[in-house]
Amino acid sequence: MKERSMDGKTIILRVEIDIQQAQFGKAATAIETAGGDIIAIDVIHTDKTKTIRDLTVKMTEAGAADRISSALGTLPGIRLQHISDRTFLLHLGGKITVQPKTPIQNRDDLSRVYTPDVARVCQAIEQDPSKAFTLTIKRNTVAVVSDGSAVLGLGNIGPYAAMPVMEGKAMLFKQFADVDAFPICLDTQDTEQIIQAVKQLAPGFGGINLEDISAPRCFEIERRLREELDIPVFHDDQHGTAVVLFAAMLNALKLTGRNIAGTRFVICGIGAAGTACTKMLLAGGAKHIIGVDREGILTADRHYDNGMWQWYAEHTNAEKKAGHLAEALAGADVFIGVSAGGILTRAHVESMNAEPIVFAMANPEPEIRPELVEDIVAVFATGRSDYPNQINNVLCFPGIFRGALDSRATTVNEEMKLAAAEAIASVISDEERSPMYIIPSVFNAKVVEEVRKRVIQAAIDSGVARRHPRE
Ligand SMILES: NC(=O)c1ccc[n+]([C@@H]2O[C@H](COP(=O)([O-])OP(=O)(O)OC[C@H]3O[C@@H](n4cnc5c(N)ncnc54)[C@H](O)[C@@H]3O)[C@@H](O)[C@H]2O)c1
Ligand SMILES: O=C(O)C[C@H](O)C(=O)O
Ligand SMILES: [Mg+2]
Repeated sequence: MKERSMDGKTIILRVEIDIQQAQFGKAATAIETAGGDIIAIDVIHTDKTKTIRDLTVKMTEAGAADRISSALGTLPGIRLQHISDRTFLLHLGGKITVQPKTPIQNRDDLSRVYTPDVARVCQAIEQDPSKAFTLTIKRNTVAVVSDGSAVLGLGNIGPYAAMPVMEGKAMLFKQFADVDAFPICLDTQDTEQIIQAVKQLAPGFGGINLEDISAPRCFEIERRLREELDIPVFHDDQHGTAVVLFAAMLNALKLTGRNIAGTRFVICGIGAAGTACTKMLLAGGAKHIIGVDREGILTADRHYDNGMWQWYAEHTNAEKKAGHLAEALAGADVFIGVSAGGILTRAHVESMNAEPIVFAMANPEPEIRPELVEDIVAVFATGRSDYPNQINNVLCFPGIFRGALDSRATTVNEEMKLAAAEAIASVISDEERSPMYIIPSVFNAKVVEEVRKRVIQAAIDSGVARRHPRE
């Protein structure tokens, strides 16, 4: 896993080379020496005096971009016109678009999709609102709603800065499950205003995916919306994460020969994700869970103003351990991080029981990088796509919404979540399971199909399906 410590980013350098004074080879050598791998070359312009090329360069060491830039600056006859980051290029103008399903080519088409004929469709829905599911985008459309208050592990970066993540979620919905999702970032962090805004925009949507709304407000917002809306409301950071974590944990426990009841879990970061992961583990039979947040171990010996922490302290840490992360981890079997990047040390992991399981799931920077402990852990997972074992809610939300929309479920309940977790875990067979493969890849087509199937069945069995899809 050595190359994992490298920067791994790709940049595009536009380089102008004076043909009389310099050769391309000089620029290439300077780039490689400064820590860059040239992976593509595009000639943009050539004439008798100069050539302009775009060099796509993968950076193999941290800080390479700066070193490359200064190295090229010292070469006579070579001028670096600009550097662009491919990730930023991919975001120019946003990542998604809305497209009509049929072209409007003449007056006849126009009068059908729009006025006057559209009026008849409106009246049909007025008379029977359930027709909104058949005659509008509602049946296949999900709102991805955030207030920008807990975006990845970046914290409260606000609604504008949250948009790229929500656009990304919309892309994932479409690509993996053909769900049309729309990013909505609200310019308020007031619980009541968020609830009202989501209720007001609900008519056009078949489901609401709440995203990156910080705890504890996310609990109240989700509870109220679930009560007050008749479409599924699902807080992805809570339940999506818990479902995927549980699936991966089933496989990690099997691999290390542990049973859930005897396993000692430490969960760091008792926010939206940490709380939901804990609840799912408790429901799955875990008996020894200790929660740690910034102020230390949550214990029933203390009183917490945060109602969820109070609940948490009363339902975990039966031994009433006190202290911080170090005290919690001594003698633990499993570390689950849904807190912040870089907070776990090798010494912490060394203090755990033999064959420790470490799931460092903070994004974008995990609690600890695998290369720091890979020689002493039995199973390691992160939330990122550039390491093995990506425990990320993207394995859950496309398939669970596909199943909920197809069965026109009124809600996503515990039965559907458990079915989704079992579906994800089941994609890996006993023969395939290994420390590097406890959770399927998001690109494994079986994931969405399996989750969808089992979620539909669970919705039907638990009585929340309004439609029984045929296949
Ligand atoms: N891999 C995944 O699929 C996935 C899914 C959801 C969330 N996450 C990640 O988990 C983290 C938390 O997300 P969330 O939505 O629950 O956010 P949140 O804001 O609801 O909760 C984060 C919690 O972590 C605590 N915390 C922060 N720094 C800490 C520290 N140094 N020590 C102990 N506790 C600390 C905060 O006090 C808070 O209670 C983020 O990094 C997010 O990217 C990953
Ligand atoms: O967005 C992700 O990659 C996962 C998760 O929803 C997060 O907030 O980190
Ligand atoms: Mg999230």
